[in-house]
Amino acid sequence: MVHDGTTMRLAVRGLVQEYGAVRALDGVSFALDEGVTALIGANGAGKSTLLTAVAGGRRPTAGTVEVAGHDVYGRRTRRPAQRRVALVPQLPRFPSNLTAHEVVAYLAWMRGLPSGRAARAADEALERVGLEARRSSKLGSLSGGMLRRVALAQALAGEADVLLLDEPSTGLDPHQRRGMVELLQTLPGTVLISSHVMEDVADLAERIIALHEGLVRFDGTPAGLVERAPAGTAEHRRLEAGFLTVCLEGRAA
Ligand SMILES: Nc1ncnc2c1ncn2[C@@H]1O[C@H](COP(=O)(O)OP(=O)(O)OP(=O)(O)O)[C@@H](O)[C@H]1O
Repeated sequence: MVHDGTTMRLAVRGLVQEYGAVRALDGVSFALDEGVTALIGANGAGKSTLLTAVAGGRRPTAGTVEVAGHDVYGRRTRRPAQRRVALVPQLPRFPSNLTAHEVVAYLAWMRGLPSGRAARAADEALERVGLEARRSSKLGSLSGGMLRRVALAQALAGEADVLLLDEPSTGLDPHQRRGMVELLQTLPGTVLISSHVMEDVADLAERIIALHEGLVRFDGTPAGLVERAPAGTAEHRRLEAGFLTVCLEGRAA
């Protein structure tokens, strides 16, 4: 379906990001409404750059990002846009002496919720990510997998419409990874998840955007990507093989 992005929760148009001589994004456009989309790509494809630009973290060299119709980099629209989008970074960093509840409530308050509501939203979000028993634990005492959950709770408590998750299962053991995928399957709204793990993508996403060298090489369903795998590819490798094919083929139509 062709969509101009005007009524979508997230609309990215012609995004270019240069770091000196490196063109990390080379004109990326897509629009998302509700549902889970996986953003896949090799190391250096531009995934983190794209998520950061969408979250308002770095003004792109060119192009626009709109969240619920608000320009993320517009002078007047920046605040309402940024309230509606939350990024869960690959390696969340927290002050080790604060508790899980404190950091989640604080961010919700920073995002504009009154303090009482922020505190309640933090409790609900911590329960949602399965950390209610650790709400008063100092962050320095939590495992890496738990810290990822705290970061996700922060994003949920802020009541954002668009959730961006940068490689949420990287570095987790198989048990934690399974738990994370199950949790991600329950997320509301518009969710964009970058991942290298094809198994997670297959379990989670109804749509896949494949980036390669700063360009969108595929935008469609997992079944559509599987179809691009060469004939005879083993069943469990078809998504990955389809991805490799679209990367080699060049610019998407
Ligand atoms: N702050 C920066 N300064 C200079 N170059 C950067 C910066 N951040 C990213 N790059 C470059 O931009 C390109 C895209 O990087 P990015 O981190 O967005 O890719 P990625 O797809 O997220 O990679 P990975 O899967 O390894 O996390 C790479 O060539 C990278 O070296």
